[in-house]
Amino acid sequence: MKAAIIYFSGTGNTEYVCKLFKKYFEENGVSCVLIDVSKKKQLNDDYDFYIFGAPIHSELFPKNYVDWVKQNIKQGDKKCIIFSTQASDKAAGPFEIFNILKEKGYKVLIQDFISMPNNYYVVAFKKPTEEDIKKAKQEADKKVKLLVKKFLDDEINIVKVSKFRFKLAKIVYKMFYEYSKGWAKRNLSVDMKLCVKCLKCVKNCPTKNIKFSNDKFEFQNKCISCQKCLHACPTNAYIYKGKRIDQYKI
Ligand SMILES: Cc1cc2nc3c(=O)[nH]c(=O)nc-3n(C[C@H](O)[C@H](O)[C@H](O)COP(=O)(O)O)c2cc1C
Repeated sequence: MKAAIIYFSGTGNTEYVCKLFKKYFEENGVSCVLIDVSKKKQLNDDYDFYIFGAPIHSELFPKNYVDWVKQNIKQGDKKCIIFSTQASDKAAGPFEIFNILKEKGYKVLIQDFISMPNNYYVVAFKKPTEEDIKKAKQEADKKVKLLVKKFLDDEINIVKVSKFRFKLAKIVYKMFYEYSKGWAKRNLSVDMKLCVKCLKCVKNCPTKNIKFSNDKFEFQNKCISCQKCLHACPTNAYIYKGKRIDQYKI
């Protein structure tokens, strides 16, 4: 059996959980391919089942992820798993993908939430401590192991949020999405004394929001606030509101 783990990850939390799914499925003889939607344009269909995972941004999955799933997942009747990573215990995001997949004919066996450290601390709340990160990783490991077992036993595990929460989340996300577009432009700059021009930020931005020309960085109006550029910079050259940041490393 062969599965595709289709994901997006801004700062590595979701990718970490995807690797746990890969590890536990492979221990059970299922080979898994990790597919990062910000790098892969198309999907071939030769997988037995799918695992969908993304971070929560303002209660929902990022729009780029939802759009990718809508466009690239063809009609079918395969089994799947949907999970989100978020700082709290639940969010409305997986429900949106659940509806899209259901319409396409898929059977969602597992829909669940994996709590991971908050990667948005540059803007809101505190930076997670080493201990918080260690604990979250241990809990995620236990949960993923259990979810893989349930899936292989054909057990249904759908953890829902209310329809009201989802409807409200859609309204709030719309506002967040508009606000987010200019987030990098308004708040970020790059310290050119530290920048080594590796252009990792330019190449890895999921919306191609960062341009580099004439020795200068320019941010467009397509930011989704995923935090990838500032935390993945190898020399920590990114500046938020005029200040250096303490980078997130999982
Ligand atoms: C823009 C933004 C909005 C977020 N909104 C929420 C939220 O509404 N609820 C929540 O629990 N966590 C929220 N988070 C935290 C992330 O969902 C969490 O840290 C996630 O595991 C990050 O995954 P990643 O490293 O794969 O990007 C938010 C993070 C960002 C960057």
